[in-house]
Amino acid sequence: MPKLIVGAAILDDLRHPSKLLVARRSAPASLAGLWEFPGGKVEPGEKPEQAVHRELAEELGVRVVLGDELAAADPAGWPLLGNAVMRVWFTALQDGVPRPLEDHSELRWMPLTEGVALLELPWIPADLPIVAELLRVLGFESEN
Ligand SMILES: Nc1nc2c([nH]c(=O)n2[C@H]2C[C@H](O)[C@@H](COP(=O)(O)OP(=O)(O)OP(=O)(O)O)O2)c(=O)[nH]1
Repeated sequence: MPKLIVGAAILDDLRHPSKLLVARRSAPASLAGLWEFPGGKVEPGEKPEQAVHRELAEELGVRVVLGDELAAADPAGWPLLGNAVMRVWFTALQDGVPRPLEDHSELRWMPLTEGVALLELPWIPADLPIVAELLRVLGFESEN
């Protein structure tokens, strides 16, 4: 079984999104400086949705509401490097102001109308198809 990771696509508004909150990793060295969806590993006995809430509380100090899952071609999730897959949920902030408390050096709200700029950030490479699909399902053109 691949290792299950969860990621949060944090939007300014679930129904009428205009911005996505992205996070720059500070560790480990191999990933430092790359952008990602906040999140992390699902712990034993934990539901993936619970893991999203836990990770966002730990990493950003926020509470969120979950929207739809950003479905991958494989229901197990989006393939990552190594034997891992990631399931991604749209979320919106419910409580708190996101701060890079753990694992991140920077957080940035990116306008969804600027799809090219979003895709041009130095993402963890496995995340690029996820970002492209996110733009597509939300109805934003990336022109790529
Ligand atoms: N959080 C996150 N991890 C990603 C993304 N894309 C991607 O390839 N990964 C990889 C990087 C890591 O190898 C793994 C997630 O591990 P992590 O280090 O964030 O998990 P964690 O917070 O539970 O970490 P820890 O308990 O081991 O410190 O998935 C992404 O967009 N978000």
